[in-house]
Amino acid sequence: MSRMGAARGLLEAARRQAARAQPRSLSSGSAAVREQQLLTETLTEWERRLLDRLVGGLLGGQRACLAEAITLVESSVKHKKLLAQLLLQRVLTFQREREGPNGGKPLSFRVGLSGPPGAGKSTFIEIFGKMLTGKGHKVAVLAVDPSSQTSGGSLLGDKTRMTELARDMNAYIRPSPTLGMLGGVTRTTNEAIILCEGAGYDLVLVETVGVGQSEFAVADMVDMLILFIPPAGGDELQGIKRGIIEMADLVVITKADGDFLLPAKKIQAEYRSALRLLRSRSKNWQPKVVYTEHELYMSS
Ligand SMILES: Nc1nc2c(ncn2[C@@H]2O[C@H](COP(=O)(O)OP(=O)(O)OP(=O)(O)O)[C@@H](O)[C@H]2O)c(=O)[nH]1
Repeated sequence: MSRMGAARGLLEAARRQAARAQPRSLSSGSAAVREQQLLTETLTEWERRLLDRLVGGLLGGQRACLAEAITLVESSVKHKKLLAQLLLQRVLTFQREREGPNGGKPLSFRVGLSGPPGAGKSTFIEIFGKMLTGKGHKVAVLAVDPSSQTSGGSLLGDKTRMTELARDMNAYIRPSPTLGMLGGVTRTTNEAIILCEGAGYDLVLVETVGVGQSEFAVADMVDMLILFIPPAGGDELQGIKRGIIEMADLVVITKADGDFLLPAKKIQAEYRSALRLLRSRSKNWQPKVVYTEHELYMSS
């Protein structure tokens, strides 16, 4: 299957997966609203103005405000945490109103993309993201890299690899620094997703590097999980945690071009048989195994 073919399959999968319920809110109900009012009263005038500016700008789709808001939710400073909590509550309240006419169903779709370093995730996201913005979608990419403790994320790497998408006004790319903590993946990534949705991004792509438990945390936050497997290097199934294969809705064997085509087809067959042995998690969707190639590397 070509890369564009895989992308079309993904959209089809997206429609089928729409029924899958995922936790999307922090807390709700009138008690939360009352708590929100009480907490707002404790803010200084300056903080209140900052909150109003961020909420207004973010809901208006301003990327600078979205970036500032994500930085705020990532902060571990105590008074900023309070501001972040209020910001999230206001964004969620607004989202619920927006979802009302849609029968309360989410207006966005979340896709997790996991795989070992160098599997081809960024290359895929660049092409897939451009295809989506070309169809009128707004695409947010959150890059979670729990391995990069000192650099605080893969911002530079991802921005330089996704050059076209980074320039696209309907796309937003942001690292989600987790400082090597699983709890960090869960909290800040989930909150960053909510903020992106509040800013009007209807497709949120969460990229994780497959170095451990982070994929499991991300799998719980998204509507669909794609596992990227490169064709090079021995018995692939041995190296990948069985658990994450069970979570995957789509397995993409990458780089199925040139000399990699035959190994990619072999791995595709292996994954197909492995998935056949697993019980399907959804009535609406049977996990698929596809392969992608890149025209740059294909022999003519
Ligand atoms: N032959 C071939 N190479 C590809 C393909 N897709 C990506 N690559 C190359 O594989 C390398 C890694 O690709 P990336 O997209 O950066 O991989 P990644 O999974 O995002 O890597 P990390 O961010 O390190 O986890 C790059 O040199 C790409 O040019 C493909 O379809 N075919």
